[in-house]
Amino acid sequence: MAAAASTSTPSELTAPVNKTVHAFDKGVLDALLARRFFFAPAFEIYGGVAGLYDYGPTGSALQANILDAWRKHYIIEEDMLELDTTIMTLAEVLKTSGHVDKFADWMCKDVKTGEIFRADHLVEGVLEARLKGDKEARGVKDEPAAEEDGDKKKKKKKVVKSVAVKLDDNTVQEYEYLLAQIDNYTGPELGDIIRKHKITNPDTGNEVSEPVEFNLMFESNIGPTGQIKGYLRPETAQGHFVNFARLLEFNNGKVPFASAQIGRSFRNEIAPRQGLLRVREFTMAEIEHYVDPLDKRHARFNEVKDVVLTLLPKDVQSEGRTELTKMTVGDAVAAKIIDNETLGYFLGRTQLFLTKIGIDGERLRCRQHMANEMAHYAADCWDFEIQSSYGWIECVGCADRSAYDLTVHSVRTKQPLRVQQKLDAPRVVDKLEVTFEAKAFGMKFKKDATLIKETLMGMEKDKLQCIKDELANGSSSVQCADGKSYEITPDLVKIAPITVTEHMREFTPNVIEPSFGIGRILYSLLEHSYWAREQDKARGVLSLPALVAPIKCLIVTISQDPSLRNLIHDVSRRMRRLGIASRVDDSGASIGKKYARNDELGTPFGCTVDFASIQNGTMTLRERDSTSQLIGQIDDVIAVVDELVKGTLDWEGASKKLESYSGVQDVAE
Ligand SMILES: Nc1ncnc2c1ncn2[C@@H]1O[C@H](COP(=O)(O)OP(=O)(O)OP(=O)(O)O)[C@@H](O)[C@H]1O
Repeated sequence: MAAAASTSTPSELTAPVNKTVHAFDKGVLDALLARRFFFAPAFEIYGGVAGLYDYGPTGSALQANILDAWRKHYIIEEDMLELDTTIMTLAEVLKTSGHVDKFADWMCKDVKTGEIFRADHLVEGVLEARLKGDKEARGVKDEPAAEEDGDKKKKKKKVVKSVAVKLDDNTVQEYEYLLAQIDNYTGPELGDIIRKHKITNPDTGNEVSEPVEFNLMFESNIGPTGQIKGYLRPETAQGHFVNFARLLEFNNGKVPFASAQIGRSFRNEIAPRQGLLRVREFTMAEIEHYVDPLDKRHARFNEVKDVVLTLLPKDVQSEGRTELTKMTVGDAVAAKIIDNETLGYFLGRTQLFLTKIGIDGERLRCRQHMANEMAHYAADCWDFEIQSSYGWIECVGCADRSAYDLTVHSVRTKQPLRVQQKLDAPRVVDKLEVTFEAKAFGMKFKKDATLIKETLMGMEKDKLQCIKDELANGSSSVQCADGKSYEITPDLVKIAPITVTEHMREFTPNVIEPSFGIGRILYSLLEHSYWAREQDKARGVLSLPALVAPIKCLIVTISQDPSLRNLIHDVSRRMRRLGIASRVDDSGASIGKKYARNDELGTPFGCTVDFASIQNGTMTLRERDSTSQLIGQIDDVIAVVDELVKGTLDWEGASKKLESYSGVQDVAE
């Protein structure tokens, strides 16, 4: 079967087969998505609420198919332990994980109208608009070609209108540097940028206030007394960690293994303005892969080592540059650009998953987090960003979260969330033993004492050695999972060498977490799949792969004759029995119109019955992208559709198969 558009950019789309090239029109795509009820604003008849969307029949089926592909690609293929944990989450859990204190974005307000902005988005939008205006003033065209040859600048064509300015070269350089680093700034730094560059509300020109932190979680109470505080979860991950002990037992006490969960998450986004890309309720699919901190190799690494990724490493960004490098997973791990094999494995698998469901590989990149952007405990973190008319948007985050999550929950609950590994033979090891002056230590650090103790006790030998050396000079500091650093002195803590014979090894596993936002992937996929035929630009085609298309096969008749109508319902029944999502269109519309309607739904195949079907038992099969058609015996065509949908046959194979069955050739539409 013809492949989906593979090199399209936001401003230009290439049709899969019949080479139609035309300007990408987001308005036409939006109209299609509304007309075919992929999704719509929730509570629309009441005026709607920003950031809340309902999926219609087509959107729901597309989402279900993406999730089904996700389950097969990860959970089934990799034998992961699936979970379905509660959305309503105990406040204490999210306090321990750090969300209550830190799950916040920086917000500022128009000082006169009160309009709210997310500070980094405001800075980004205004600086991009100025750069765009400057380019226009200099007569430089903002060409898509720049993106094709690798210079993939962050662009938000559809949301950033240019402002008429002329900038000097230093200012242009400074803006480009700030934009490349935009995810790296703290609130006060964003405040400095706003003041220095006189950034105001683009609509009113009014000044905006200093950025303040806004926690993104929806708060609630559990039970009628309101005494138990809860939150709607902002991610599914905590549900995995609080069940770790059971999961480990289920896995016979061994790592590595992974848990996986698909479910709804909630974030009270400050200013949700990008359709499905930034919403307040969305479906996530998350994997937590638990691994020995001393051995982050992956048994199946060889299977992905040749997968080519498009990388935007942190060093490149910190120099204010944005050029991309194509590299295999194997080379990137060997060069230590990607921290370890397991993280590399999941980056490779995710590249395969996204392209399999129809995301254009040329509009997909892996951007590494910069130092400030990454949580302090994380060892390495990469985002899969997909380019759409909104620019490059993070759709999957892949982070090595070290032992942070299990450590903090273990300290808080006093449950040992650790792995005990029996050694093959006892071993004699030189270690550093940490002892505490219990009373003085407790008095100095009070409620934080346990966390500091656990951190020191769980520390690797070389880190402990550094602390020991520093203590010898008077004092040292311990960086803990709560993000704070605590000063310790030799009167409180002693570190001394000892030799022990070990029979068991005990450790807290590290967690590698790929986290997928399904709505963002779904919307990007719709943009990447969309194009229009030269002869009918007002109507689009969605070249969705059969794997995820909401309906796989349209069944129509050329006439309203009762015998033909009976036949299409019979064909439909037989397809349903095989599990093929098919749809009968027995309306009075012309065949062309019926096909056009289904091209808009992304239906990859169509079967037409006519009077020859009654006479010879044949049926015509049409392929959406090329519109090429084949004829075969009804049974044979159904069997071929089944294989096409399962992906065990392509269009060429279908053509050969039907030819060999019945000796028929392609027919023109
Ligand atoms: N408001 C949202 N609407 C839709 N999807 C979201 C939203 N927030 C996060 N996601 C999805 O969940 C995934 C994992 O969440 P994560 O916490 O890493 O996102 P994030 O870094 O907070 O995203 P952003 O920086 O865009 O706000 C993201 O890659 C994205 O696909």
